[in-house]
Amino acid sequence: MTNDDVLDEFRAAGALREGHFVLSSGLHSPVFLQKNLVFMRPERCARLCKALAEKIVATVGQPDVAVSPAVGGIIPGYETARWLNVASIYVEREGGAFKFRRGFHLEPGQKVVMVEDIVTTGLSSRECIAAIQAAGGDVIAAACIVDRSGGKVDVGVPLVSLCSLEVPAYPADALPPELAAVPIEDPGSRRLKG
Ligand SMILES: O=P(O)(O)OC[C@H]1O[C@H](OP(=O)(O)OP(=O)(O)O)[C@H](O)[C@@H]1O
Ligand SMILES: O=C(O)c1cc(=O)[nH]c(=O)[nH]1
Ligand SMILES: [Mg+2]
Repeated sequence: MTNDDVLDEFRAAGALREGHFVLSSGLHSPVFLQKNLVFMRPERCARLCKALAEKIVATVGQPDVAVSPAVGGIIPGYETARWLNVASIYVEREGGAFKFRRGFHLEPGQKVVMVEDIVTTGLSSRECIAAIQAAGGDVIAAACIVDRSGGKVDVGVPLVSLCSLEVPAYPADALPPELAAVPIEDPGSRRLKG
């Protein structure tokens, strides 16, 4: 799948949004990929994750298990694992840090692919990878549907992205005037309380 094929799936789902968004990282952006509108369609999610699974195997070989960071990573992680024919488990935040819960665990040295939905700063990916390594996993790659950094982020392991975009994102105190003039939407969940 090309970048354009992936973006066509987002466009067809009405998931390529323009406006003024505050991302999970706190950065502001004129573009938001509302991936939930893509993943809510099993056939759309399957097309993307099949292609991601093939790219993972072609790049780093076959993993033993897929691990995703909740919440956004769970659906693409599960679907990618289905095409890889491996188990899919996830970490979730407990007191702010990613933890394995619900009986999920890794065997020592298991080859893990960390599957994210969207990568912007890579913070969520790095935190998830750290949790996997602390649990004894060997993270052979990170993977995501869309890398908004255009390949610039370093998550400490090879990053396999199905689509690589360079989308502008600005700190709150450095907004271009045309973006500052647009009312803010805050669609992410990392900073939600209660
Ligand atoms: O590369 P980053 O700067 O970390 O941004 C991308 C992360 O932000 C979103 O998750 P979010 O924190 O909104 O939480 P959620 O997955 O629980 O919705 C998305 O699912 C990625 O995990
Ligand atoms: O950086 C994010 O939080 C983010 C960006 C984006 O385009 N889509 C998303 O779901 N999260
Ligand atoms: Mg997330």
